[in-house]
Amino acid sequence: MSDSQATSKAQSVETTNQQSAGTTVEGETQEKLRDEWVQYDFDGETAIKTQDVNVHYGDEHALHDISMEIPKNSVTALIGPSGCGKSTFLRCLNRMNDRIKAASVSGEVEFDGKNIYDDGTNLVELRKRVGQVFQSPNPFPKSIRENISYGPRKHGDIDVSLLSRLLGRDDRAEEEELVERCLRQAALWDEVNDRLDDNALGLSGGQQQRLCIARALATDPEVLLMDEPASALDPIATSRIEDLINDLSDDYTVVIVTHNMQQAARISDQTAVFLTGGYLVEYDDTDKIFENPESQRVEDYITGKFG
Ligand SMILES: Nc1ncnc2c1ncn2[C@@H]1O[C@H](COP(=O)(O)OP(=O)(O)OP(=O)(O)O)[C@@H](O)[C@H]1O
Repeated sequence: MSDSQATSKAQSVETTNQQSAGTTVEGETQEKLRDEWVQYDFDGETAIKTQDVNVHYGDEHALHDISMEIPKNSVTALIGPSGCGKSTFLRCLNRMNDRIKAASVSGEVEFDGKNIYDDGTNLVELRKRVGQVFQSPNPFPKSIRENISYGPRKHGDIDVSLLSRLLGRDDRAEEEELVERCLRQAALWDEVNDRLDDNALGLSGGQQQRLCIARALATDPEVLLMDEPASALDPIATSRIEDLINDLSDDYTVVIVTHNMQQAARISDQTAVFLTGGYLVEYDDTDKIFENPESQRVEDYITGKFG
């Protein structure tokens, strides 16, 4: 540990001791320490950069000044106790909070050189490039094939309409290629290639979740946001999803919310720790966060003293 790290750590212990003793902690010191602890230096390119993101739900201030850079083609885990704002932050990254009436967002989220909160952002295009996988598998009640091709068909990237078929210029071959590629990427092809026309709801929970990942890949995203994608799955299905996330990070930027700290430690390259009240408290290489965090509160959280 460097001298400055040791000093920071000692200061944080003092801060926590003061808090537990009930004395007022000088906000400025806390802010300064947090600013240092969330500064994450990494090699390589940035996929998404947030600057002073704040979210309110009505009167509730759910996220405070979140500024972080998410490295490209890697896995970033967001961890923290229930209600600290992890899902809220994830939803900021492709403007899914826009769908929540009570939510208001300020600050900037830079993706591909532009603030996605600028007027005129094409939300359909944004969400194609920054895809999302939800907590519970939610395939469409359609065939496995249609689950993959639905998005590209809807966006007009694939035309399999009756008219184009009659005119002999439909994209059926492209559709077949797309379905196979996405199912292979999601490590599902071998299990379903002989029943692509079966209803997706007949698949197991783990298979359904891999299908949802395949569906998210079909629009050719650069970033995949995952909100506890394995929390509804058994250990074997979870382990397959974790392996898959690992493989995907060669080509995609993955940002994952997880309650499972072992999972974050296993699959992520960097970890951001949010704590109660909607603050980002520390952000660093995953090994550093789990082995030697700067913040005493983060250490307490990771070692199970609260949360
Ligand atoms: N749609 C919503 N409307 C109103 N308040 C909300 C909404 N979604 C979240 N909140 C509030 O925002 C705060 C952060 O919630 P959020 O779901 O982002 O936390 P979280 O860390 O993801 O929690 P969990 O781990 O339990 O999923 C909470 O106090 C929550 O009640």
